[in-house]
Amino acid sequence: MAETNKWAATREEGLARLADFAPLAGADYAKRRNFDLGPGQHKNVSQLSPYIRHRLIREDEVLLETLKHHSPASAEKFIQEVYWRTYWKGWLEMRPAVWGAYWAELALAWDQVQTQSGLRQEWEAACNGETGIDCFDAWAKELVETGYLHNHSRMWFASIWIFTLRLPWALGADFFMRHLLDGDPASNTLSWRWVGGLQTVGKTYLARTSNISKFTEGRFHPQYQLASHAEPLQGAPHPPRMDAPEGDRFDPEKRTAFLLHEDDLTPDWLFDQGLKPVATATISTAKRLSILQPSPHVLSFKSAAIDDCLNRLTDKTGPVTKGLESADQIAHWAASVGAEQIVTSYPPVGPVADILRGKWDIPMVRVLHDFDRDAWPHAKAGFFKFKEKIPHLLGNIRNLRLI
Ligand SMILES: Cc1cc2nc3c(=O)[nH]c(=O)nc-3n(C[C@H](O)[C@H](O)[C@H](O)COP(=O)(O)OP(=O)(O)OC[C@H]3O[C@@H](n4cnc5c(N)ncnc54)[C@H](O)[C@@H]3O)c2cc1C
Repeated sequence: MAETNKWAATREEGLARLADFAPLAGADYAKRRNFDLGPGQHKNVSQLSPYIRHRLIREDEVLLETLKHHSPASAEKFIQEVYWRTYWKGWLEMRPAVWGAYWAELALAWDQVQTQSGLRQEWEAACNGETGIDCFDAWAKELVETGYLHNHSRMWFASIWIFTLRLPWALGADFFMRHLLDGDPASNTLSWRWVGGLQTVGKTYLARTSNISKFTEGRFHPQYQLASHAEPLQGAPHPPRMDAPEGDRFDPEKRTAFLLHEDDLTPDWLFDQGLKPVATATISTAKRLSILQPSPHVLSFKSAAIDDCLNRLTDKTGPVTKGLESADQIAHWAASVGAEQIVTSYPPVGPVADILRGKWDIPMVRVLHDFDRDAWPHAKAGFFKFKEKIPHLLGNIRNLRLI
């Protein structure tokens, strides 16, 4: 079985993985989570990210399942990691210009790759895992073959890409988006920025031989191969912070077209609020994930995950139109079904939100889940401050039973 085939893109698989992992999310996770033991050996982390990223399972479900087995104190580390995704999403939501700036930087770097043959060769060698740095080459190949990389290896990889190979960071972030099954606009862009010293301004992450050797249990020991210094990248200051979004409300009495997308593939909560669409369409982001064609396993994971959601919603969706790629196509489809409103789960900053940006003749109603509305406004500054709110946020999940 190919490595990527083991990621069945269904909610059932996500829930099964969650049930298996939740008992291990306490002290075991805290002690062992930083060890990367290689492809097929990532048992000390959950590998839930492709499911959570597409909301085949939601963060609050992961947290509640974890709390069935552990106290908040004993699963503190795992709970914090789950909230890192939420934090990054909230942070970017309040500074969407950073996403636009990433694409501008990527376009510039791509232009350089096309016009500078030296850079092109170095970029190709990095993407193909042919740099001669064993650990880096192994991670590049693991990512391309499996669609997954352990968190610690993502950090080392990004650091070596930026500080040892001296390649433009945006091309590295794009390489990840092209191959990661969990490729996520906020977690990916902001983590790469963090490694390069753009996110926590002036603070970089330097991959060190001793650290790599320890946490790969001696599989790699890249002595004298890595940069010994990580000078922060230069970038624009953070844009002014906007308010976190509140989301819209839909009118259950109006004739409704429902737009399903990869940022929320468990939209049952909208149907619980009285959503009764006359028709449903799905969005394809295939042309907006990367500057190049995304890998086949990323595309097939996304399309299978959307199909899984449609199967679960049978009888509720009305006729389904698949794979709309632009605002024009969506507007045309909504008009053709006589919609008075288009309802969708609020798309966080990223490709879906990009497609839906702008003015709509038929109102576009973006409904925000309570989990996000509750948490995102706290992502005002660094994660340290956000972390202090976690007990309060967890209490809200338990009280509201946001499922
Ligand atoms: C350079 C770089 C790029 C990254 N790009 C992505 C990306 O595109 N998509 C993505 O989902 N994550 C990204 N991450 C974050 C993190 O590496 C992955 O979420 C994590 O490795 C997923 O594996 P897991 O599910 O086994 O994690 P676990 O350790 O089991 O953690 C449980 C869950 O917590 C969340 N989580 C854990 N660590 C982080 C983190 N550092 N940031 C955000 N959420 C976290 C994820 O939802 C994860 O599924 C990136 C990190 C770095 C350093």
